[in-house]
Amino acid sequence: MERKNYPIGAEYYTLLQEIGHGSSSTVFRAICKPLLDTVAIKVLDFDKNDFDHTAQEAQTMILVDHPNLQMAHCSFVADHYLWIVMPFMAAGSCLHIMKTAFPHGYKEAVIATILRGILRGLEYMHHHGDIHRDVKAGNILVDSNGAITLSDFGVSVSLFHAGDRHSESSFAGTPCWMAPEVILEKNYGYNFKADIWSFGITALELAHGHAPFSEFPASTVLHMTLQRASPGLDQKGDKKFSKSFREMIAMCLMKDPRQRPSAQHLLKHSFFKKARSNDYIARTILKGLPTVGDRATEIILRKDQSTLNVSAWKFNVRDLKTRASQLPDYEASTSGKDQVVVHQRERLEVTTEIRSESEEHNTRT
Ligand SMILES: Nc1ncnc2c1ncn2[C@@H]1O[C@H](COP(=O)(O)OP(=O)(O)OP(=O)(O)O)[C@@H](O)[C@H]1O
Repeated sequence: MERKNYPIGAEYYTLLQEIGHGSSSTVFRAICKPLLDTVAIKVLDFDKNDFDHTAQEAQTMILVDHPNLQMAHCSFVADHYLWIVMPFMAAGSCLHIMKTAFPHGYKEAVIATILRGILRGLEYMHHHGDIHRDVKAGNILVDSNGAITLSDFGVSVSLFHAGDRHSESSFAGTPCWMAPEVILEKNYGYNFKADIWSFGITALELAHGHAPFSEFPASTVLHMTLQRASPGLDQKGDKKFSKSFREMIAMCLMKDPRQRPSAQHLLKHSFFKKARSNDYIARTILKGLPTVGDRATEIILRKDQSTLNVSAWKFNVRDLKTRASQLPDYEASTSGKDQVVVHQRERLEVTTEIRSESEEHNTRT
């Protein structure tokens, strides 16, 4: 597809409306005046973001060339801000749509269609040596025709390029979607299989309307991910889902990353035979939906950030791990198969932590 030349400079754009808010940015619907084109502009404050990270995110978005990865038209610096100009995904994120119209999750054919798109995007990224590291419904965007893209490369890393964000920031992502080996940061190294775990959690998120353990505070989620059996489609209401969906999720949520399939392999799973066209998404989930701008305005007016909270947790693993590592016998290891064994002393610490965080949580709510 031929790319248009989008002008560089804030003066060529008019910001119309805030449509999204992340932990590190604000996203606006805007008009590119010379091209008379509606775009989305992600504005990142250099005072609040690391310069290298933000520049890298913009560069990744400009370079990606896959229909299921969110590309950027251009980026530039204006005052203290980095502006990333992107195609406008009029329906917003799958999380927003779900919270607005499908609070208990989507039906299976919709999920298969969304996930197949994301898996194709991941296959492309992994093939090029990139790991996304923040796969979740809040980072899946939908346009008015039902096209699906994986967005937000803010914490993605390249396995090939030296001096990138890999070494510097191994802890990345959002707690509920974070793979056990990422939390442990040991045993297996840290590779593209972490995206497959997050992909499996995203499948559960789309099925239930929320990610597993999302009702708990961040550090509790971390420990539950390590200590409990992998989540799956096994609740009462899950009977409506097929065996192939159940199996596909179970494959993604193997605690040992070596046992998880690659994106390429997973695409061949029978579950994805249920996937339909973009048009199906447009007809099924977008019909009658308020625009992303109206939904964002409503959230802002209600001052209700609940649709963003869990997804936006950027939890401080480093602090948590530092605290845990100060214990004399802090040690976590895998049993070789699916089980992560966490030593007794840490369990005690976790219990105390869960208790105090739950109390804090209850006071807040
Ligand atoms: N191209 C786009 N078109 C329409 N809406 C968008 C677009 N890009 C982002 N958004 C909206 O803005 C929200 C925030 O964007 P994004 O996730 O990129 O920000 P972030 O600051 O990196 O968030 P995070 O908290 O995940 O780090 C998205 O969830 C989505 O609702």
